[in-house]
Amino acid sequence: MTMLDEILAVKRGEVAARKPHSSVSALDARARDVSAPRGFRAALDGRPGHALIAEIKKASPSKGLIREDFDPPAHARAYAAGGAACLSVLTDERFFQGADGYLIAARAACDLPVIRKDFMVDPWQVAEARALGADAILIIVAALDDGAMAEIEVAAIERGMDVLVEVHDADELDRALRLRSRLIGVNNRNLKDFTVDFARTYELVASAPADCTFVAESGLQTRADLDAMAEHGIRCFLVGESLMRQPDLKAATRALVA
Ligand SMILES: O=C(O)c1ccccc1NCC(=O)[C@H](O)[C@H](O)COP(=O)(O)O
Repeated sequence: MTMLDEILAVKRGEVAARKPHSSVSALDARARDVSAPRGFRAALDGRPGHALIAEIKKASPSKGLIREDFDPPAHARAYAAGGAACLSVLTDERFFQGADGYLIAARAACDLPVIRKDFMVDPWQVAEARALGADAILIIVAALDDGAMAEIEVAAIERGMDVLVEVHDADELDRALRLRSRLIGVNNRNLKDFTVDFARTYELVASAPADCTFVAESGLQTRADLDAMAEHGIRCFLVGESLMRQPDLKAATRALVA
């Protein structure tokens, strides 16, 4: 069983336990009290130079605790001041020590669009994400069959949210391109053994249609990493751990994108 399989099994159990307590219509009613979706892809596409999705990530299954003085609203403000285009907030509790409240607090602290970084297994979670204020959700192609991906994507589009579709290889990219979203995350990290390989990302992007916005995800640490990606036509980046380990998040963000 891979780490992704383990996470998905736990997530299905959590969703089954939560669903009976909030109907989709109740969640949609709650969503009317949060501000309209901020354009996530538009913020990336509209940003000149390197466009950064800065991640608020307390811990991970591979690294354990990443940041002790964890303060999502302060981190959100620092990322925004440093020049990030968007935020990513991990909400999974069991494996990433995340929380729904972190997303609410981070979004309230700045004007940036926010993706709920979690493991979507059911369209119900999309309604829940919008009720929390999320502007975008993640679809991990390795986690879902084509029917489930399409249902989750439709639930997001109906609510005016963007969808980041995450792939790891050419087969997954083919499946991703059957969806409507053209915002494609290429995960540099192999979720089976956690190794990071940028070369695979370069190959995938080279073979893809021109109307896609690509986001390189995972294992990016330095400005040189981002510049190397840019030489292969990738100008959007999702960075978590390496930023979260820096004492001055504003300066660290600036160093990546300025
Ligand atoms: O971060 C992990 O170890 C991980 C393990 C299993 C599934 C997902 C995982 N990460 C989720 C992410 O997508 C990353 O947080 C994101 O790409 C940022 O990566 P990094 O910059 O390496 O923190």
